[in-house]
Amino acid sequence: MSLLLETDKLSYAYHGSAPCLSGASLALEEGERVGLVGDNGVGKSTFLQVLVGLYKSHDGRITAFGQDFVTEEDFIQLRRRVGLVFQDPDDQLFCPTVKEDIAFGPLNLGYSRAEADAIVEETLALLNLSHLKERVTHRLSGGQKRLVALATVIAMKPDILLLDEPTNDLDEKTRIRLIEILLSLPQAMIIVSHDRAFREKVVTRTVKMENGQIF
Ligand SMILES: Nc1ncnc2c1ncn2[C@@H]1O[C@H](COP(=O)(O)OP(=O)(O)OP(=O)(O)O)[C@@H](O)[C@H]1O
Repeated sequence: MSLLLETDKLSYAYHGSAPCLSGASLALEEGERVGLVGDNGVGKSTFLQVLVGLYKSHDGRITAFGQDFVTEEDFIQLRRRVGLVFQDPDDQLFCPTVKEDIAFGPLNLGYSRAEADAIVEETLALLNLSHLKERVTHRLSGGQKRLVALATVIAMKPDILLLDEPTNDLDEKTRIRLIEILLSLPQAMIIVSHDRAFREKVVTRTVKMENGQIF
């Protein structure tokens, strides 16, 4: 296995708050699906967002695909290859319809309209969501939004997936389908999840966040 991504001693404190990351280090190898656990509010979502540069680490180093990521331009490039599915789908979905939301990423990456439309069809089929294609995004149910948010990230064909509580709001049938999908995808993943039964089926190892560090 080869090393895909590494964070070395990342630190982050929200303005006026105590640090929630203080020396968070994690390595992700090709083919791994790492489960990240820890108490509520310990900093797991923050870690994922710092990792893709949405918040800037006060310290430490982020290396991926053999390169260091430092500047905002670096992180724009990183986010093309590392797809983050937010805990709250409303943070991810902003277009009027499902098909536009899924096409947005591929169009932004430079695919033609026809190519983006083909990616929309293929991604919806993969996730069993073809029936939602023409739907108004903000009127979807919580579980449907969560799957469409995942679709918007998968459509960008990232090398790494970061998933934040992907089973929230899913019914049992959809949860099982999600497990099958994740197991069939080639990408390495970091998955934040409190859902133990889900983790047992999907992750290849589990790490724990505590006191701002990852063990
Ligand atoms: N934008 C923000 N501004 C200020 N504080 C924030 C912000 N976002 C999160 N926090 C705080 O930072 C800490 C870490 O939050 P974070 O969401 O990363 O935790 P988490 O481990 O993902 O929690 P959970 O398991 O409940 O999802 C919490 O105390 C939270 O209240």
